[in-house]
Amino acid sequence: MSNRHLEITAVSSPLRAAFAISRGAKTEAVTLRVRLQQDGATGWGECVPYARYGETVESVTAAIEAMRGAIEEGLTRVELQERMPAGAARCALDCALWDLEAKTSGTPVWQLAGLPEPKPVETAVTVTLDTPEAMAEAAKTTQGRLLKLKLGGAEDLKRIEAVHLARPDARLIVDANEGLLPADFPAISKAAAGLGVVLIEQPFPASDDEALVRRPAPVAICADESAHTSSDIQDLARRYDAVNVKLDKTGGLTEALAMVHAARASGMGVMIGCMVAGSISMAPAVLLAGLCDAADLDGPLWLKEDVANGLTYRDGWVEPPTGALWG
Ligand SMILES: CC(C)C[C@H](N)C(=O)N[C@H](CCOc1cc(O)cc2c1C(=O)N[C@@H]2C)C(=O)O
Ligand SMILES: [Mg+2]
Repeated sequence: MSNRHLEITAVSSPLRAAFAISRGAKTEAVTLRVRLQQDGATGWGECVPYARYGETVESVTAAIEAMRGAIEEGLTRVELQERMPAGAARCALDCALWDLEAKTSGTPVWQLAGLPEPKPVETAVTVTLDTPEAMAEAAKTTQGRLLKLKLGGAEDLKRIEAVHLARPDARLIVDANEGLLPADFPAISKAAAGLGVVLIEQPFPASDDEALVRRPAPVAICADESAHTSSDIQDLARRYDAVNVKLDKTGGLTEALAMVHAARASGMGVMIGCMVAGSISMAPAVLLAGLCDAADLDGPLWLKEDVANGLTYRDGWVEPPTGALWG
């Protein structure tokens, strides 16, 4: 018998500025927060329901709610992996269970998970999809030296050229969110390295992965919408050079760790990424960044207001979470 108690809260956080990608724009971050209480300790987890993967706030809430009985009776994190599919709902519960275990045992998550001791992490900072001129202007005031440009249609090469001209000091990740025009790809991939691009993320729809064949190229190609869990890695390794691991896709830190190790074993690069969300979502990912080649964890920078004890960002670097936040 356990004395665990589960609370689920939907949180809407206004953004500092509209965030646009190839699929559309948004002005608020909608997340689900899970709080687990047991023996005077509290564990937190958070997730982002994502329509691209068939998730809504209602469906993810219902999936978490369906686990209430098992969770409150003491379901373990390992059992959770067998009882729930990957995705946002499991992410919130898995992360809350890690945090709760850290709080009840007095051992930080990074040690429980066998991760390297946390250090500040350089993160990409996103320049939202806009005209080439507007993206160049935004890039001038974007912190850090690793910028992530959203692409999505005609003028993509001009967008990259304009931002490179505005910020020649910055390394660029370009993320098309499946929206790159196939006709534009040869020119972009040819010019990319000379324009400061270090990674091209999910150029085409996941359903068109067959068209990609992994081959040596000056700029690596990274799967995002095509990459969910460790079971995808074998196929992806034949087509992509790297994967963007996000806890909302893997269904939490437990499977994210497995996915990072699987990608490494297949010789792939790994970026740890995020959805539009605050510091509770970022914290486990910041810890995992110690095993990754790159991090794209700028979610809290987009929120008008973050949680208490939120992560500290400075010049494109994020400090590890304190125990008061998570882990
Ligand atoms: C917080 C940054 C803006 C996020 C990160 N750098 C990033 O680029 N992540 C995206 C995922 C974009 O997230 C989206 C897109 C969308 O159309 C709708 C949503 C979200 C999201 O987080 N919440 C809503 C559902 C990436 O790597 O592709
Ligand atoms: Mg992406």
